[in-house]
Amino acid sequence: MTLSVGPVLDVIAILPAAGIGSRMQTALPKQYLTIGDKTLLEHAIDALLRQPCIREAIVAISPADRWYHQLPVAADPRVRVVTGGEARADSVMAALRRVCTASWVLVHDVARPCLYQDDLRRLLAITAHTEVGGLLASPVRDTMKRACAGTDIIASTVEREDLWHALTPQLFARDLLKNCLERALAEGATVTDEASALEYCGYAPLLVPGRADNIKVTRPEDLVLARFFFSQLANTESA
Ligand SMILES: Nc1ccn([C@@H]2O[C@H](COP(=O)(O)OP(=O)(O)OP(=O)(O)O)[C@@H](O)[C@H]2O)c(=O)n1
Ligand SMILES: C[C@](O)(CO)[C@H](O)COP(=O)(O)O
Repeated sequence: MTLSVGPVLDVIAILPAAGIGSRMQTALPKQYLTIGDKTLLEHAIDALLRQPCIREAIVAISPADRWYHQLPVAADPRVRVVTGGEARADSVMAALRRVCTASWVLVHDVARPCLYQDDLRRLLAITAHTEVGGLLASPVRDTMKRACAGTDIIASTVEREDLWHALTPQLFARDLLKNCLERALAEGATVTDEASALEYCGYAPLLVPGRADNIKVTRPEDLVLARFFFSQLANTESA
């Protein structure tokens, strides 16, 4: 009896890691701060490469980066490095230009070290029923306020029904992401995540409910939280 298997999922990961982490107010770019014996960057890569369908990772680093090549991951044959750009979207674009095969591209911030495999599996599973892609996201819990431009004065309360925090990874069909990102950047659109480039081009990516502890280490207080969340993740996933 021949077992029929679905198309083999073929994903390349892109990790934009060319930022300086200015909001962290640390001398070291935040992606090189550590949790346990590894950097945030290594934890982010490790989580992705645990999935067999993610066969390669491309890390975009700053031209001024002097830390990446000191890491063991720099010798991993599954990981390539490219020079990032002025903004996150430029770094993603630089890596995308090096993706010649693979049907799907997954983009993950190296500043998010607490990615659970179950969240990643549920994101990857959308490829069975979408040709566009989607992203991990977490429903907003707090009441959201919009301030008058440039002030700390409330202008309005934002309806939080159907309001989500966009997280990463974000997973898209390779050519679609490349075409949309190229167009959005060329037309000067604001692109703070990959989904916004697709939305700019008229597509509607899927929101995949993800854990709220998949935080992006951005400000000093986030690192303590990430270390706690990572300890929980390590206990859960090694159990
Ligand atoms: N030119 C840039 C800017 C940011 N990033 C990456 O995009 C991710 C999310 O960006 P953010 O959290 O804003 O990182 P930084 O830009 O480093 O932080 P800051 O804005 O505080 O300087 C990070 O992994 C960062 O390294 C990048 O690859 N290229
Ligand atoms: C991609 C992202 O993490 C989704 O929330 C976010 O947009 C990154 O923003 P940043 O200012 O580049 O950290």
